[in-house]
Amino acid sequence: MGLEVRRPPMEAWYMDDSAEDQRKPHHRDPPEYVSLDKLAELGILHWVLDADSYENDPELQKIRKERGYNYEDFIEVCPEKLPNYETKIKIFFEEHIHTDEEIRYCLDGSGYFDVRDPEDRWIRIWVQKGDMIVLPAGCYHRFTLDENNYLKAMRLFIGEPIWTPYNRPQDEHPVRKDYIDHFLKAHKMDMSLAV
Ligand SMILES: CSCCC(=O)/C(O)=C/O
Ligand SMILES: [Fe+2]
Repeated sequence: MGLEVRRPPMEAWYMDDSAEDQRKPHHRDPPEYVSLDKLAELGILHWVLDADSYENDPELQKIRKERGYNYEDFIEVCPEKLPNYETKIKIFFEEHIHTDEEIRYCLDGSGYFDVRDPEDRWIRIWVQKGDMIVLPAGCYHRFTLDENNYLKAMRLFIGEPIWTPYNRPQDEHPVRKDYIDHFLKAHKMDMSLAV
């Protein structure tokens, strides 16, 4: 059997502070990449799957069974396919949390999920065809298309979906407090010990 050829792992990097078009990469100079391990410390999960066989993919079925993702629908983010596109794209790019995981499987196109690190810096995660990503409940984030201007995703959920975004500040929201306790407190304690 030949060697399996998979594309490089999903990329993430620290963003610059420029106010340029949100769809540009916004790399720092020089670029500062963020590892998948670092994202895992923030509770962010990721898989690379075969998007062309999503309808009958045992790997996807296994993840869904193990994590209880029994709901699915599809979203195409582009002016022609997304109703109220201009409004929606603004809502997606407002920094927010959800009360549940945000689970997106990119079936085509690409886009950026931005998340905050423990020091409140933006990390930009570039999601492309085949990437499945889970942002934990209570994690501040936002979404934008990149310069390709198109993304098709499967949205997954446990039970009846709740898409409500709670815009920042949500520091007193119980779900935000739980996220800090689970993922950020340990990091902050490590940092204070390191001084
Ligand atoms: C790529 S799906 C649209 C974005 C979205 O649903 C969301 O909640 C962004 O944070
Ligand atoms: Fe969101």
